Amino acid sequence: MIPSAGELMAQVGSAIAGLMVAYAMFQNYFPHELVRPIKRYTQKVISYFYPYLHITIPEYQGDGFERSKAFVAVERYLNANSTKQAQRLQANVTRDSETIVLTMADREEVTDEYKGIKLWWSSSLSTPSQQSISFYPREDEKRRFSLTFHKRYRDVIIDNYLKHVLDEGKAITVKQRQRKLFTNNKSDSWHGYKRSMWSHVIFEHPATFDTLAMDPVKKKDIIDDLTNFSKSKDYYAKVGKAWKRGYLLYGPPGTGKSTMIASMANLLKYDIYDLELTAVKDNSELRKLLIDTSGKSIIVIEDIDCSLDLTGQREKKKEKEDEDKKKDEEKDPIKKKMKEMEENKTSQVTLSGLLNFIDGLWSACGSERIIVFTTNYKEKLDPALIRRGRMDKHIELSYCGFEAFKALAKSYLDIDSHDLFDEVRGLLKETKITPADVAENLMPKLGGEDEESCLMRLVKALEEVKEEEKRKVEEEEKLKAEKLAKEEEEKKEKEKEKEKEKEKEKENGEVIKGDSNGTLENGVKENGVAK
Ligand SMILES: Nc1ncnc2c1ncn2[C@@H]1O[C@H](COP(=O)(O)OP(=O)(O)OP(=O)(O)O)[C@@H](O)[C@H]1O
Ligand SMILES: [Mg+2]
Repeated sequence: MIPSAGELMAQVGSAIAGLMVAYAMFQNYFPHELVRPIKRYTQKVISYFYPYLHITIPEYQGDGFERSKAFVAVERYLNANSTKQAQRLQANVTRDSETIVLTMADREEVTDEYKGIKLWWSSSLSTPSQQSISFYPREDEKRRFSLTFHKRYRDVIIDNYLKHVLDEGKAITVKQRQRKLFTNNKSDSWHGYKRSMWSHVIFEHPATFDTLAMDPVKKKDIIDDLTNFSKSKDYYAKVGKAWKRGYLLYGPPGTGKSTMIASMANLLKYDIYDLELTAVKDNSELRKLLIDTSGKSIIVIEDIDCSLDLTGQREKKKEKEDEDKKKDEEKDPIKKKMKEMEENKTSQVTLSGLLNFIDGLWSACGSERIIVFTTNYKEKLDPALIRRGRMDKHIELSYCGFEAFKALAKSYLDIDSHDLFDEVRGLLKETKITPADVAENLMPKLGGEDEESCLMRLVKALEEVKEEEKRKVEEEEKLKAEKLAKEEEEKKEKEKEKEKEKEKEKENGEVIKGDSNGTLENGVKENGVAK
């Protein structure tokens, strides 16, 4: 409980009581002009003897539109630590988590203890004036928390305890908040309000690093890298680097690139901004989108090799559409106009715009962000885009190896070993199969298949892939041999031609030689000149 009047009075002693009596007497017997200075002086004396300090944390800060982060952190901290003591609670739906948070009701008090120091937290609500009209529900409720503690602990509380409360509160917020998956809207649907640049759904992807099948050493390296990044705020500040990190995930389709992004978000409890570059009009729009992202987030651009060549893609698409619709458009003026508008919308995002997005000056506003690019063809990307510093870590996700298979068998069938494992190991060495295909074969069919049947299906699939690969190799070799034979044939043909030409030249040479020897008749016949 907040120190009661009795408790306080006992400590402050009769000094305050005396002062109060004296103050009352002054009000009655002293001239009015003297009452105010005496009142001020009395308050000073009272505060000198009053042994407690109060710190207030209001719900809204600045212009009153933004909820104070300190207030939210304290709310979460008290909710987790002290609210159980409170007898009256209030349920709030917070904007960031969209979940219910219970907090102390107005004028409720709870105690806390820090390093043996007793502290009192109370909550209060200020009611707005009756006349005020507001469109914002929050304007009607201005809540605040007050912290009370003994003056002698001032330094410990201000330097250590408050930081402890804020850190714990923030950690609880991160843990509890429902994460979001954002996607960028086309600029013509913004409605002039910046919040609608991104729209979101609750991010509920179940993938984790536990279920991600890949080489365990590589996996541990990535987990360590991510964890290290999330804890390196001070380090990044010390070395003068913006607190962000770039990952390039590359590999064939179905090897787990998107799954890894979901695992990253679940590991770090970050939001995901899935940026569709083809919907971004130009570089300045790209910058606006970046500014509108929050910290603790992963910004993803999937299939970056396809996204970059925007104009090329669109032109190709347009060409096809043009062919199909040309006649219609010529006749219909509305369709013609729509086509013109579509052409004007062509994305103008350039490589340099994207480079600026990643590490230009604007990229430093906001912090704790991971940028992930995925591609099926790393070699197609401009080296400037993926150089270290921009894409700090290049991760290859490849075909399924035995270790990855074991991880899949564990999560899909809950087994660590089986007689068929050796056969699978042998087949995996000889074939290229994606984890997506392995997973598909391992999944028990409806009705409850046992692990043996699932593994057998996988073995069969692997054998088929092996056969298919063998057939392909044979076909390729056959084609190669045919090509070689054809080339050999052509070569021989050419040589024959050459031989013939040589013989011809030889014959000609003999004739000319004969001419120079005076055989006039032959020379005239052959050259057809002296007629
Ligand atoms: N390494 C993996 N571990 C666990 N599951 C995987 C893995 N790779 C693929 N899968 C499974 O296969 C499905 C497809 O994988 P995912 O979408 O992550 O592939 P991708 O590499 O992003 O492919 P694309 O290049 O086509 O986008 C996933 O839903 C997942 O269940
Ligand atoms: Mg993908």
